[in-house]
Amino acid sequence: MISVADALAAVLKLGSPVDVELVPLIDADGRVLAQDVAATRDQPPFSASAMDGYAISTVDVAAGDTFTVIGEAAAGHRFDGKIDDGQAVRIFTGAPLPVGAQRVIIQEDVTRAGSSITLRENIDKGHHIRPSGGDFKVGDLLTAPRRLGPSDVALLASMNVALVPVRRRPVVAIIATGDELVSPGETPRDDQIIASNSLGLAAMFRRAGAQTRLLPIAKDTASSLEMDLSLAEGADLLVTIGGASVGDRDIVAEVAGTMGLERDFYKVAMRPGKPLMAGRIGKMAMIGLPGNPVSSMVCGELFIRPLLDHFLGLPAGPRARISLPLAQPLDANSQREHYMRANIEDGAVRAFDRQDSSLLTVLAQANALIVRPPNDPARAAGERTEVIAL
Ligand SMILES: Nc1nc2c(c(=O)[nH]1)N[C@H]1C(S)=C(S)[C@@H](COP(=O)(O)OP(=O)(O)OC[C@H]3O[C@@H](n4cnc5c(N)ncnc54)[C@H](O)[C@@H]3O)O[C@H]1N2
Ligand code: MOO
Repeated sequence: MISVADALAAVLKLGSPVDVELVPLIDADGRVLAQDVAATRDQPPFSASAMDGYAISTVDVAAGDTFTVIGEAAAGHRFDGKIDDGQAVRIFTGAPLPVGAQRVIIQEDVTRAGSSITLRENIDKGHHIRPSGGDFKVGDLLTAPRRLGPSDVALLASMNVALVPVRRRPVVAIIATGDELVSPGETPRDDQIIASNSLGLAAMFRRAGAQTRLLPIAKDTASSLEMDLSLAEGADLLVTIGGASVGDRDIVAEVAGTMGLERDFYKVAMRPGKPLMAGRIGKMAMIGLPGNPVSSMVCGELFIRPLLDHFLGLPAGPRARISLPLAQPLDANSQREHYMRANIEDGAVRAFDRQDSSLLTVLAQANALIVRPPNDPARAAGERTEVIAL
């Protein structure tokens, strides 16, 4: 059995960043920027008013000063003249500042009578001018790699970048194996259950930026699994679920071997997830997950999410850990690294009493995994432990 750290290092060698494609900005959210992108203009492209009011050509003013209103500037409608001493231009938020303007007086601070304005007492001290290029200048970069979110999409739009270079979504083929499995919505026999973690993993991978191909559930026969494995061809990553352990019907390693699997490792010193395997079939990375639902989801978090980051050209490594005090004591750990389903609440972390790797109700309530090193001694409440937030 190898350590979790060695297993992750081996997994990250199974793939390399995928190609770059251009997508319209409307489809860029959640995608990974693959190349630096430069602003094609300054923003704002002109000095602009930040408020509705009056632009004047002086900074020093006093209550009672009067100005003659000589025109109007609105967003999208520049005032073409120049402001001189004693003059004002009616101006609205976002309008280009007229030539000569030094300050905008907000309209609440003036009394207007016909084409004349008079400043009131105690006016707002601000000048209310947004300088040209104050947000960004032409050539300023949004740097890659970066997972794009809504704020980035808004920024790219403002930079007038309509097509964005992003990594193609890595394709992950998922094969659930087992005679006992049927898909959600089907009617199971009384000795069957519903395939669950294939769907959970697909959701996890999609969120991480992958495109998923959920292949038909494979029966526990070589021919059924062989057919599914052949359907996976062309994917960047093949993920199998179940059939990984030592039982007579655990045939994934054997069948994948006949299909050309070059295995890197089998069995990791961790709980849950011991019978994890990884390797390559031709150019395709392959990860064989244990069938227990929680084991497969935890392995997805620990190994496949970093691998997908790597495919997407993002920095990839172990999941970030934080240190938190334990809300209750823990027994000594065995020689396998233990990833305990837990909840972070009120600044402390509490492990669930039931840690069996079949319990999806527990996983669904968990917002964290406590990481126990191999042979970690018993721990008292209040001692600090390492935690991965889910
Ligand atoms: N004698 C031993 N038995 C087992 C060992 C061992 O070391 N010696 N390891 C145990 C560990 S740890 C795990 S984890 C499991 C993993 O076994 P497999 O990967 O072969 O998984 P299966 O036997 O196919 O399934 C285990 C369990 O999970 C259910 N399952 C499978 N796939 C799905 C799915 N897509 N959705 C929902 N549930 C699924 C399956 O019905 C079984 O109940 O082996 C232990 N045994
Ligand atoms: O290690 Mo298995 O993965 O107990 O559930």
